[in-house]
Amino acid sequence: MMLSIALIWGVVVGFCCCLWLALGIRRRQPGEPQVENGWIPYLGCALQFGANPLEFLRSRQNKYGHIFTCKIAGQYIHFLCDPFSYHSVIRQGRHLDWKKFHLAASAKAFGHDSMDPSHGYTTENLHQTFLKTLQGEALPSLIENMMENLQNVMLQPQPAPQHPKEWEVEGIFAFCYKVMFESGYLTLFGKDLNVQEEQSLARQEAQKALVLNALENFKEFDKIFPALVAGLPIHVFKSAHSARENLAKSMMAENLSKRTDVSDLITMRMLLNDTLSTFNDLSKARTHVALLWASQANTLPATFWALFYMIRSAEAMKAASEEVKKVLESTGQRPNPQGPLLTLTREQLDNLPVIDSIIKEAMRLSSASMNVRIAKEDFLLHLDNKESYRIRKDDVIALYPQLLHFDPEIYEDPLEYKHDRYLDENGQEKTCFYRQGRRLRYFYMPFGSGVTKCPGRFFAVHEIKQFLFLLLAHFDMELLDSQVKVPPLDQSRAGLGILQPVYDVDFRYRLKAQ
Ligand code: HEM
Repeated sequence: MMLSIALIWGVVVGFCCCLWLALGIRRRQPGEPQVENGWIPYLGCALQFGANPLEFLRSRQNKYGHIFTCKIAGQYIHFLCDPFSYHSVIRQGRHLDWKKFHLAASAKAFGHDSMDPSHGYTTENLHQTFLKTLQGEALPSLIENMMENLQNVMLQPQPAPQHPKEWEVEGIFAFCYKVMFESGYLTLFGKDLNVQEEQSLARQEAQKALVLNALENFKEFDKIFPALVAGLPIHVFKSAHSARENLAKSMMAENLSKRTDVSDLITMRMLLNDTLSTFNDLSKARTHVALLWASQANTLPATFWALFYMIRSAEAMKAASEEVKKVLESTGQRPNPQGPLLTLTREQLDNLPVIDSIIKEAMRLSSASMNVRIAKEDFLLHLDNKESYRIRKDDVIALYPQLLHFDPEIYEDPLEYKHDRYLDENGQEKTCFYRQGRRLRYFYMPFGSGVTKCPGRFFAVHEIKQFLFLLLAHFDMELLDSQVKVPPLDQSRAGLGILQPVYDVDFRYRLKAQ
């Protein structure tokens, strides 16, 4: 009898444990942030969060305060919403791991072997590679090549002298995508050697076809990127899978070695793949696809928003055109599609405060990145208001800077585009922003934060500046519908960076009369 009661009791306890595990519900322990488990087993709050992350987080912030925990797709995420406490996560190197999440997400999405040295496939310090090849001394040659590529792409086919072209109508996103993808691709991955040697029209066309092919494959793959990050296997998406593999094949060493003007980034990564890793050839090529994605996926929509908002605002167009004119006059250059290419040094690019503010404001309005760290052990997280919270090992801590970018206490009328928002009273870059009378250290974060801050951010801003500068120098442009509404942000990519517009907006452009 005793044995059977114990058996029944054991079965009941076992069943409850299984149910608990299946539902995966967490009980808040003393000292931990408030928890929201959601109602759906495993998914938790994922659907509500996914529908509109900003609204979801704002409502929880109002309910729980500076920090709270949500279960999202099986993972407990602590959202820290107080910008004055951001530094406790950004500077918290000892207890928080920043590599694990990033490297695992990259391997999952791009299909390469793990780049985490602790897994034994490579000893490369990727972070160092990025800093060495995208910043400092590596930057001027990237900028120079980009400037040349942008002009070659934008100004082809060359019109007859003295005959400005007719108006050309196109979607702004389609235009930015085409011009920036091709120019950025050539800048990182170089040009076909034969085009340099022969300069024949046929070779140039073959090169163009190759890049356009890469663009189509990129677009197809990028469409399903959010699903891959959410954990779905790529095999579910047949055409995106083959698009990714086509890109990888085009980036095998045997193909890249036939190219010239390959960037330091790709050259060094090829060398380190060969000397420090045990990756096979396809895995090596897939690491280059990951870099193509990192270099384009945010830049393309950011360029769209910068151009769209600039054309839509008469004051922004006027101020930016004057800035361009001033630089051209002071450097003695005259835009002429048949003449020598325009040049801009790094210093000149750094000294375009109006265009800089135009880009920053566009990114403030369209960025929705999520900064993620994983707890290496149980520890106490100290907030700015002197409160402390217990964090469990393996939990995720996330910052969601869109909360900051749309905070009316930091940015007056946060939904409004103000092209000069980042200019001070002297027309120079504004760096002082306040909340409740206190100066903020973190007020603009489309490039992430701390050690995971985008290593390509300087190049990214420079290339968008070059793009706007060249458009303003060479083209007249206007919206087809001057009253057009701002297209909504595509929320399916929330958390991944700059959001795309849900639909494109048409503009028209033509070469300026000489
Ligand atoms: C407007 C354009 C861009 C935006 C908004 C952007 C934003 C970001 C963000 C938010 C991250 C993740 C940071 C984090 O997790 O905290 C990131 C990572 C990265 N970005 Fe960018 N990025 C842009 C352009 C570029 C360009 C042009 C390149 C290279 C040419 C680049 C290279 C990278 C790389 C390599 C990483 C991964 C860094 C690592 O894991 O250590 N990005 N970027």
